[in-house]
Amino acid sequence: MPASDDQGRDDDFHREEPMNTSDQEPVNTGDSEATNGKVLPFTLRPDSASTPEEIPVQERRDVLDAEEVRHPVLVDLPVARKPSWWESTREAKIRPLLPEWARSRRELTDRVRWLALYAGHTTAYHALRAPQYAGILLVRSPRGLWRVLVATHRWIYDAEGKPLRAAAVTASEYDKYVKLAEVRAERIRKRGLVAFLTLLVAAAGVYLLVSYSDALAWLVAAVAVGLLGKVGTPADKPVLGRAVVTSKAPKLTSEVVVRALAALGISGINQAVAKGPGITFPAPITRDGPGWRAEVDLPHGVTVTDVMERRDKLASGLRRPLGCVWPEPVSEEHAGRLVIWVGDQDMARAKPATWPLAKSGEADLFQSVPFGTDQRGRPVGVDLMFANMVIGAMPRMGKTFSLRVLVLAAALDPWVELVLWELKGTGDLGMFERVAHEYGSGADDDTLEGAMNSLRRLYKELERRSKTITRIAKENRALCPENKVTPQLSRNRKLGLHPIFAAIDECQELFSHEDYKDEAKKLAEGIIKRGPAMGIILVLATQRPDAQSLPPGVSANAGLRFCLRVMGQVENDMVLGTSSYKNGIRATTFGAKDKGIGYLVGATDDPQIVRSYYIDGPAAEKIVERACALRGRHGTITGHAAGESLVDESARPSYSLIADVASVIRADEAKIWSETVVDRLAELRPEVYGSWTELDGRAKANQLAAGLKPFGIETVQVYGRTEDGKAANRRGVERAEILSAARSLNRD
Ligand SMILES: Nc1ncnc2c1ncn2[C@@H]1O[C@H](COP(=O)(O)OP(=O)(O)OP(=O)(O)O)[C@@H](O)[C@H]1O
Repeated sequence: MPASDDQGRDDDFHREEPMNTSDQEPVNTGDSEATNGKVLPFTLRPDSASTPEEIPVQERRDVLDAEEVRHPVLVDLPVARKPSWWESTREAKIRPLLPEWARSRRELTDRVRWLALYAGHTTAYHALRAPQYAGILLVRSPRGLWRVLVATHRWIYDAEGKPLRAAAVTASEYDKYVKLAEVRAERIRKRGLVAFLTLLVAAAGVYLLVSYSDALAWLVAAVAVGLLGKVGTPADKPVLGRAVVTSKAPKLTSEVVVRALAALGISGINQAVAKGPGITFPAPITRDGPGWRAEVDLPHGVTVTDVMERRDKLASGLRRPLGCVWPEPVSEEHAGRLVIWVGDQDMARAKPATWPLAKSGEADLFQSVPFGTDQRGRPVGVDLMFANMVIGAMPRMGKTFSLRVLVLAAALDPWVELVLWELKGTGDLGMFERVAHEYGSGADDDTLEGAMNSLRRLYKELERRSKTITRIAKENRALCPENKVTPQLSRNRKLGLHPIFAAIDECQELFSHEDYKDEAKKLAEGIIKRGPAMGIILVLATQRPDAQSLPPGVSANAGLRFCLRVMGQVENDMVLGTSSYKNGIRATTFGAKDKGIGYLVGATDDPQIVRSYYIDGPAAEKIVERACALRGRHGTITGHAAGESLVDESARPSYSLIADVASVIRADEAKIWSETVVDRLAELRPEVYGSWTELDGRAKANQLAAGLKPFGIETVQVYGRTEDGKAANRRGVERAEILSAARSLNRD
C-alpha cells in the first residue's frame, strides 16, 4: 500500500491512539507499513478537522478503495453503561416460590403416595424380621456386656493417661511421673465414686421397675439385652437389613460435564476450553427428578444443536448409558444455552408410569389428555381438540400402543364420536368396537373402501359444520366468538357439532393404494386443514413415513407429531417436520429397546422426548368397559357400537355410478376419456361427484377406474383430441361396455 500524501505533514497524526481515549478522535494517515496490516483505531484524515460525516461520500469511498486510510466504524459505546438497579431487577427472571414438584398436584400426590408406601414397606419388612433381630441382639449381648465392663474399667483407672506415665518412666522424669500418678489417684477416687453412685441408682431403678410388674421386668431385660447387643455388634455387620436397595447414580459435576463436552470433537468448544473457562454454568448443577440437571452456556458460536446431534458421544463422555443422557435447548434463552439432564436410570428401563385415567375418571378432549411421561417421569399431555396428529415409527416400536392411549382418552369423553380404522388387520384396536361409531380392521378391499367412505363422510361433514358454525356466529356471536366449535356448542346434540375423533392406523394402505391414493390424499388434506376448527380430529399412524405413505400435504399440516424410532433423516423430517433432523431433533438416535419412546412435537413450544403410557390389551379392555358404561349413561353409543350396519340400507343412494356414467355418455361417443366423464358426472350430481373435479386428469381417470372396478369394467386407452385440437391418448371407457353393465344391473 502506498504511503499517504499526508504523511509527514503532522507527525502527531501518525500515532496509533487507543480508541475512545479523548473527546476528539485521533487522526492517522494509515501508513500500511506502520500499521503492519493491523486494523487501526477510528481515524480521521489529517488534512481537515472535519468529522467523518463531513467528508464527501465519494471521497471517503475513494480513500477506502485505495486502502490508504482505514476507517473502522465506531460501534461500541465509549463507556459501558451499567443498567440501573430498577432496569436489571425488572428484567430479572422471577424464580418460583415452590419447586416444580410441589406446584403440580399430581406430582405432589405421587410423592406423598410413594412416601407412604416406602414407610409402610420398611416398617413391614423390619417387623417381619423382628424375631431374627432379637436373636442376633441376644447372641451379641455378652460381648456388649464385656465391652461395657472393659470400657468402664479403663475409664475409672485412667487408661488414657497410661502412655504418658510410661513415657515419664522411660525418660526417667521422676517429677513428671509423680504428678501424673497423683492425677491418676485423684481421678480413680472421683470416677470410682461416680461409677458406684451410678450403679447404685441404676440398680435401685431396676429393682423398683422389676418389682412393679413382670411386664416391666421383661421390658427392662429386653432393653438391656438390646442395648448390650447393639454395643456388642461389629461395625461391619449391622443388625438391620436393608428394606430398599438403591443403586446410586454417580454425581454430575461441572468437571465431568466440561470433560464430556470437550470430547465431542467440536472445535469451538475445544478452543474455548484450551484458552480458559470457555464453558460456563449459569446455574448450579442440581438434582431434578430422578436425575441431575446441568445448565450450560456453550462457547460463542457453538449451538445446542451441535451437541444434540452428538448425543451418543456425550453419553460416552459422561460415562452413562445413552438412554440416560438428554441434552435439550432452552428456547427462551440464546442458542448456546444447553440443559443436560442425566437420568439415574435408562429411560427405556424405568418402570412405566400408570396412565392417570386407568382406574377411574373421564376425559375431556377440550382439555389436555394424558399421553405419556418425559425423561424425568413428569406427565405429558396433548391437546387433541383443534389439532391433528401424525404418528410414525419403524414396525414394532410402539406406534399402535401410543395411538391406543389417545383413543382410550377419546373413548372416555362420552361426547366424542370415534371413527377407527386399523388397516393392518391384527385387531389391535378391536376392544373399541363397543364404543366406536365406525370401526374396521383389515387390509382387504372392503375395509379400505369402508375407511374411504369414512373420509368421504368426514369431508362432507366439514361442509355441513362450517355452514352451521357460520349461521350460529351470525345469529349469536357470543356463542361462537372464534368461528370454531366450543365445548358448549359441542354438547348441543341438535347442532351435531360434537367432536369426532378419527384414527387410521397403518394409513399407508390408503395413501399408497393404486385406486384410492389420490382421493384419500385430497380428503385427508381437506380434513386435516379444515377439521380442527370444526371439531374433527384426524390421527394418522404409519410404519412407513415416506412421501407415498404420508403425503406431504397431509404431514405438513398436522399440529401434533409423535415420532418413535425411525431409520433415516427423510422419515424423521416427514413425521416431525422439515429441518427437524438438521435442528438436532432426531428420532434416529433411539435404539431398538426404546419402545414407546419418541419425540413429541406440537404439544409444547419445544419438542419433547416422551414415553407413551404403557397400556396392554387386558388393561385397555377394562378401560373401554368403563367408557362403554359412561357412554351408555349419556346415550352416546351409536353407529357400529349400537349394532347399526355401516351401510345404512335406508340411506343407500338411489343413484348408481354405472347408471350415471351411462347417462352422461352420448350415443355418438363409442369411447370417451375418463376425465370428461368425471366432469360430466360432477355436473349431473355435484353433491356426490363434486369433489372428483378437484383432481387432476390422471387422478380423475384413476378415480373413475376405481369406481367402475366393482362392475367388472376396466378402463382402456382412448385416442382423442383436446379442446384446443391437440391429439392425445388417455384412459377412457367404452360406451357399449358401460351400457351392458348398466343393463345387467337393472335386471338384478
Ligand atoms: N410405552 C411403551 N412402553 C413399553 N413398551 C412399549 C410401549 N409401547 C409399546 N411397547 C412395546 O412395543 C411393542 C410393539 O408395540 P406396537 O404394537 O404398538 O408397535 P407398532 O409400531 O404398532 O408395530 P407394527 O408396526 O407392527 O404395528 C409392544 O408389544 C409393547 O410391548
